[in-house]
Amino acid sequence: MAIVFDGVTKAFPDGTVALQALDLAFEPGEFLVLLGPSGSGKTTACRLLAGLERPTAGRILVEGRDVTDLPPRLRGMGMVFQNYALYSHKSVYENIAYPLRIRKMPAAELDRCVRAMAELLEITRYLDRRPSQLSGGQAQRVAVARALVWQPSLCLMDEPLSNLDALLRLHMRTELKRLHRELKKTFVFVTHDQEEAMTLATRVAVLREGALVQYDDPREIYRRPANRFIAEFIGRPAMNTFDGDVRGGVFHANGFTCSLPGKPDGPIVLGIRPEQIQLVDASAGDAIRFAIDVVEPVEPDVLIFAKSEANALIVRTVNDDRAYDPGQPLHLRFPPAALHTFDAVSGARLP
Ligand SMILES: Nc1ncnc2c1ncn2[C@@H]1O[C@H](COP(=O)(O)OP(=O)(O)OP(=O)(O)O)[C@@H](O)[C@H]1O
Repeated sequence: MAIVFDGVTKAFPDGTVALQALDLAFEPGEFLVLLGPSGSGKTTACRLLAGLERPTAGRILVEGRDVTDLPPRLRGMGMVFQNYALYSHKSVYENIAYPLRIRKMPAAELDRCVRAMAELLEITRYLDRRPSQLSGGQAQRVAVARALVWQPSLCLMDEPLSNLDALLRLHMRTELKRLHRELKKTFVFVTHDQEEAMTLATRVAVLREGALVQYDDPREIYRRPANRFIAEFIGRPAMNTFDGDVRGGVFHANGFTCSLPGKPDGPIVLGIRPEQIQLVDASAGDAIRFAIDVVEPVEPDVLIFAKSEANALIVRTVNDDRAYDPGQPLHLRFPPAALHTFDAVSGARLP
């Protein structure tokens, strides 16, 4: 399904503006992820698309048709929410069959569809159970099966994995990716988990305070964050950022300097990702000196937290057997190609 949010605003009666003139378009077959911190408007965007809320201003187009006034059941979308209420008195089979029964599908075809979807989600052996006899992950799969069994062209999922433990979350993530590939439907997925967004999405829409701040493929968002907020939000650990001044092609922060040719004099924010900082010998001419604070082995990575006067940063190394002692100096190099710069006031990425 091709979807367009055209200047969509949602203000609630208490004056909260949950979405502000959202313009967003995506293509059939995409795995669109709405990503943002709590309260950024992700669920509101999802509910507006589903037809569960009405926009205060703007239009939503599905395949070029204005559906702003169309009720949810006429929009042809499947939905999975965080509290994926299954019908507790029905078997798993009947839960999955329900959307087909209300569409009056003939029995033989219905049985074929339910079993095919159960097979795809690997829940065939639970078809006779009640929801109360399932684990969280199994119940989650039943909810996904129910949302997709009638082959909607678009499936909306609002934080569907948030009730699962970490391992199951990873597993379901892979399942969803496979499901998307096999069904070739459009998926819209809401999450505040940047890792989930980066691994699942064909495109990520990053929301902040009801506004779209970047809309791109995940790799581009990681490599060229549109502003400081996204730079500090995407990546584990996130990008290191430093407030400082450029004077004569050199960046001055409180505690260190770094060559930054080609930037005009004035205040600026410098950014570098933890994995792009190089550890160098003390004798290296342009070494930046920090002191080791805390070291965390997160095999195969090592995270080194270091300090220099008012600044702190994280260095990430891989398969690193060297010993790092707290208090010892750490000599670093910031490769010029790895540097990001942001406007000191607006936070916008600088060219
Ligand atoms: N019915 C409502 N009445 C008033 N304000 C609301 C209502 N629903 C949501 N909001 C507000 O709108 C803003 C956006 O909420 P929304 O649920 O869309 O955010 P979210 O990004 O999905 O957050 P979370 O990740 O916490 O679910 C929030 O400030 C929220 O408090």
